[in-house]
Amino acid sequence: MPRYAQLVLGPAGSGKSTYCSSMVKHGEVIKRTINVINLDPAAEHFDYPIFADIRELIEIDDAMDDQALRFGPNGGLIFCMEYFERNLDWLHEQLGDEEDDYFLFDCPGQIELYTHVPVMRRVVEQLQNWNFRVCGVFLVDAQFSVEQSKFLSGMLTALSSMIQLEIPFIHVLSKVDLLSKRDKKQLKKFMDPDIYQLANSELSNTFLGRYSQLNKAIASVIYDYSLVKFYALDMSKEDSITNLLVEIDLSIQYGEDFDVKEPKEIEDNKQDDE
Ligand SMILES: Nc1nc2c(ncn2[C@@H]2O[C@H](COP(=O)(O)OP(=O)(O)OP(=O)(O)O)[C@@H](O)[C@H]2O)c(=O)[nH]1
Ligand SMILES: [Mg+2]
Repeated sequence: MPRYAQLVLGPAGSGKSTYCSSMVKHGEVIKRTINVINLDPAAEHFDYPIFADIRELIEIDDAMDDQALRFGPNGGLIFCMEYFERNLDWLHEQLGDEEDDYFLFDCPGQIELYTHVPVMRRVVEQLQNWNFRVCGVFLVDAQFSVEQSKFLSGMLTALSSMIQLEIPFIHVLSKVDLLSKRDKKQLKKFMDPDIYQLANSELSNTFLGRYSQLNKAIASVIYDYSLVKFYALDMSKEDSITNLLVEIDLSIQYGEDFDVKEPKEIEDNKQDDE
């Protein structure tokens, strides 16, 4: 039987850790045990119970304080992740071997980890070897997505991670609860776009005409080939989390291999719960 994992990715501060803690709480409501593994060697505060923590293997200070290494925070993080990549046995041990387990990996916010450093790709390959079905949940702050050019640039970042990792991806616009009514409307336009309207919006003066054409071309590739799937997440609404989880479950075929329960079994389980 397979196990399931979401790699929670995205730029610094995009809401990855908050997303993990909301998913755990949502899991409690729908009676699904969702375990979170912290993969950020520099993380300090958690709102969710930590199932496993990379800092037990290596933490950022190990790389920065070491007199021979003397890394700064960014190089230090890459060093830690490469050390992690060489020690994936540690992760295997932490994951155990329970069937049907469901994990979230709360990843660091350094974008190069997903776009050109091979560590996350290796993690994905190993998880797949251990019979995990893995999807990427890529968060981008919706507040930085209400302009056409920023929206496209966020999409391209998600896309380059998707190409590197080769797993199903859900592109989540986070913190939608912070948007004004006007911005929500604008975002909706981008998510359900009329390509010509997109191309002719704010970048259509003569000086920026060429960029407008470029944006139009990029947008048409992304939309025409359905390369990136969007989801606007408002974590203040339970429905919004429920619907997102349905999308994610579909992408990893969660539950497809579960045994079909006889009505009597379901009744027995209900009585055990009470
Ligand atoms: N209003 C609102 N605030 C949010 C939401 N998600 C995250 N935040 C806030 O945004 C800030 C950053 O959120 P985090 O969850 O720490 O972001 P992160 O992506 O884990 O950050 P790094 O691990 O540093 O890359 C925190 O102050 C959160 O409280 C959201 O959906 N709505
Ligand atoms: Mg975080």
